[in-house]
Amino acid sequence: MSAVTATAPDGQTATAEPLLRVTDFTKRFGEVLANSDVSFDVRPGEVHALIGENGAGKSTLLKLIYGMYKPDSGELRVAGEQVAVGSPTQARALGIGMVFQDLRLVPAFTVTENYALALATSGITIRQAELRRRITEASETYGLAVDPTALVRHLSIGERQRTEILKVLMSGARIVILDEPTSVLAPTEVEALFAMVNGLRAQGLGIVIVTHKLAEVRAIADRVTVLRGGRVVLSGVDPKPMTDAELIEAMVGQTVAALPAERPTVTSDAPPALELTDVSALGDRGVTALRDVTLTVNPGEIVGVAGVAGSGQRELCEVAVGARSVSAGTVRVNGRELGRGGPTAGIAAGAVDVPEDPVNDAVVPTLTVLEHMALSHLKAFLRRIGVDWRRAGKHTTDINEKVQLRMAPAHRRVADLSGGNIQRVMLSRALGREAPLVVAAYPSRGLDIATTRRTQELLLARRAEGAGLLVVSEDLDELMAVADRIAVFCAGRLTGVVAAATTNRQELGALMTATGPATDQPADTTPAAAAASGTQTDAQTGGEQS
Ligand SMILES: Nc1ncnc2c1ncn2[C@@H]1O[C@H](COP(=O)(O)OP(=O)(O)OP(=O)(O)O)[C@@H](O)[C@H]1O
Repeated sequence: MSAVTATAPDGQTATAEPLLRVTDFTKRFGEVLANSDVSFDVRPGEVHALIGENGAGKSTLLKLIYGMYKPDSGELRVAGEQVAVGSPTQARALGIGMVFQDLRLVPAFTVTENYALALATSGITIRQAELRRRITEASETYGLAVDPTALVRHLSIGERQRTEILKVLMSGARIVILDEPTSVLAPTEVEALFAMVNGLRAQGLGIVIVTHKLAEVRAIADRVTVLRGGRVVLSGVDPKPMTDAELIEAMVGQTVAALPAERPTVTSDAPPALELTDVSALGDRGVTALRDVTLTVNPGEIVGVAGVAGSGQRELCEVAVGARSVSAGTVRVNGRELGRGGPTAGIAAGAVDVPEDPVNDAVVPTLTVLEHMALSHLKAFLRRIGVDWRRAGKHTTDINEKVQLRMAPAHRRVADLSGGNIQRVMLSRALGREAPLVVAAYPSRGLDIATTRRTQELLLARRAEGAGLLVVSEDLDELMAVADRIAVFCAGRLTGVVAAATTNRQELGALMTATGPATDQPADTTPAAAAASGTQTDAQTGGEQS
């Protein structure tokens, strides 16, 4: 191999003998050519981004590298040596570590127990006390706050991801593969992750990162490879001089139109789609996760929800659809109080949702796309003895045609689909119906750029039809683009409700980190504070559209 050299970002000269080099990987699943002659390499001290539409073949390539699939043809070299990676255990032994999109931790175990389990699968046994000490030490070295004694089921998604990354680092990885690591993180957590990735790069590790966000590619990647339809269309180029339009065109094969700027006012006699009055609720750990929240979503309105991860967004969404009971206050959907009726009351009142964590909260592992679609609307398809699958099938086809999110075929098991394709099922199910209330947690999570745009169009279309939508997103630009108002949460309190058209990142950031006073009235919603900052409280707008 030629001894080309490259300059690492820290100014050191790194030899370009790649840590990892893939040559002409081809992998077919039945009819689908998931990877076709894919070549890809990772040098020491670089971050190489892998981008492409949903289904482009990114995960397949990563799984081939990590030994989860065997290539039909092609070659893999690690530090110049040709290797056949037959399993993830072998990959780890070769210094390849992978952090999956759907984090592989056992919720019922503590962090230390999970690490012990991972080590045991590699044939290593370490006493728990010693392991705890090592986790604490590594957590300090890498600047990743991980509590070794915490039960994983008590951790937020962001905390779980951090736990996984540290686990991979502790197993001695030299090549770290991050499969859409930012899709679950709040902006501040993304910054923290990137700071850590920069640290790893400076230590000479090779990082592969899959993302759908072009700003992230530009912020973190030294090189980018674009896959389309299983083929490499751009190979290891510097993303910095490229425009978004150029990268999008490479990924999609065409340009993607911007969202229409106009938001016509929708008039409706219907009751508020969602009315939360003085709502408090406990989180999974039994502590108050939502405190005295009063918020209205009107028909024909999109209310965005912003906040640092774990600020009560999950509980807010669950309370709004009846999936979590309140400890105080009332929840009304489309004028009907949910009381203690649970999710059944939410559905009956007209609420549909896109859950925060579809894999854990909504996917039944053995069921197909069709069965998931039918489940959400089961009453409509029930016959005397069983389900009318023909009607359910027609309903699924109709929704597919209406929403045009290119859902996977109806017979596919949802659990086998990629994250982006599972999200399409969740979105089609929620946005394909004429429900008066849509509660969508991170609707564009895991979606490619064209599908994200289509999803945003669908949210606006439901708004135009008179639905009220509560949309949680960690992407402030997305919230400012689609929402009428943005409700900001900090530590379970509503710290302000602002008009999306006139707010900015600074104002939202300040509200996201505002420490609310220990009173029922959130600080930033007092009339004086609102007047000073141009912030409108929900009370001030009277739930009216701004
Ligand atoms: N185990 C499998 N069985 C059958 N088909 C598969 C399997 N894994 C992937 N595919 C198909 O291979 C193609 C590439 O999928 P892959 O998951 O690699 O795409 P991706 O770029 O990672 O997508 P996403 O952005 O949605 O994660 C898709 O058409 C997918 O449906």
